[in-house]
Amino acid sequence: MSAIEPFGTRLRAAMDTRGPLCVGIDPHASLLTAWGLNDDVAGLERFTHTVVEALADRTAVLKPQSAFFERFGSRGIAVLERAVADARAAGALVLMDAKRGDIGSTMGAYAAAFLDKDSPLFSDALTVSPYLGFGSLRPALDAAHVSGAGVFVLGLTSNPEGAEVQRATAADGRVLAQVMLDHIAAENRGADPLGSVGAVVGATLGDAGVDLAVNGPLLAPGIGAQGATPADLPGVFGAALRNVLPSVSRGVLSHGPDVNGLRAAAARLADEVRDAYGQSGQ
Ligand SMILES: O=c1ccn([C@@H]2O[C@H](COP(=O)(O)O)[C@@H](O)[C@H]2O)c(=O)[nH]1
Repeated sequence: MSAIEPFGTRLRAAMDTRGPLCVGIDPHASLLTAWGLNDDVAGLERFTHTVVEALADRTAVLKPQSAFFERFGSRGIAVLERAVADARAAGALVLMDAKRGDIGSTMGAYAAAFLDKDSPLFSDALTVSPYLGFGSLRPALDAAHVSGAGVFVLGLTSNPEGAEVQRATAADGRVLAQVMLDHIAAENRGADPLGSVGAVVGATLGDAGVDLAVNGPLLAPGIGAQGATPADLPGVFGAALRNVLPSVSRGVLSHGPDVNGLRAAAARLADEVRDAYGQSGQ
């Protein structure tokens, strides 16, 4: 049996062939209602199945937001498990947005849940928070390495409140987010074509103002409902643009429940992203 390729390699290929776009699966109660569905497990299941059916065979990455499934308890988790399996079977990479972060021993259990090949929730990558110390993420980084998965570490998040923590000055004078980005760069050193440890850097930031040369993917949420547009990406990411994976949830999901509406919205955004990258010469 051949070993699975590292996440960074698989993501590079997916972005090059399908286009650099991540679509979030965020079943907000308000979206279920807008789609004519009940805010219950049946509505959650229909919504999720429709998004996967519409996009998993053409979008590089689908990013289920775990919180919207967890709110329905075990039956919501069952819908999430099915979505992960179906999306992966249709060729999308699945990034589980669960933003886990804890002391190392507990981090090991989160890693077992999402990054162990034999887990029902095994995903191609997982979002994690480094703000208990980057070293506390070691069990997740090690588990991802073993299973060929990826980890996206929160760097500079898209919400305005994040700056209070992430732009604070660390003991050595660096901005805290830069400390995390430097750790990520160290994890990815020597990886080719792309490391498997990514950073989350909001598309809403205007100018990131940090060194983004981490040799790994840069997940850029905030496009659409949070106000950023693909045209903002060159200004935020500069020379790192080629490794940027823009992420959109409500900006696509609000075009459902029609499968073609979802596909058209995602395709429009992918075109806008390509234009933005092209104009910046990336
Ligand atoms: O900095 C971050 C990190 C993660 N997110 C997540 O992305 C989506 C955004 O949804 P939109 O509807 O496109 O606003 C959501 O799941 C967040 O939890 C983020 O927004 N910012």
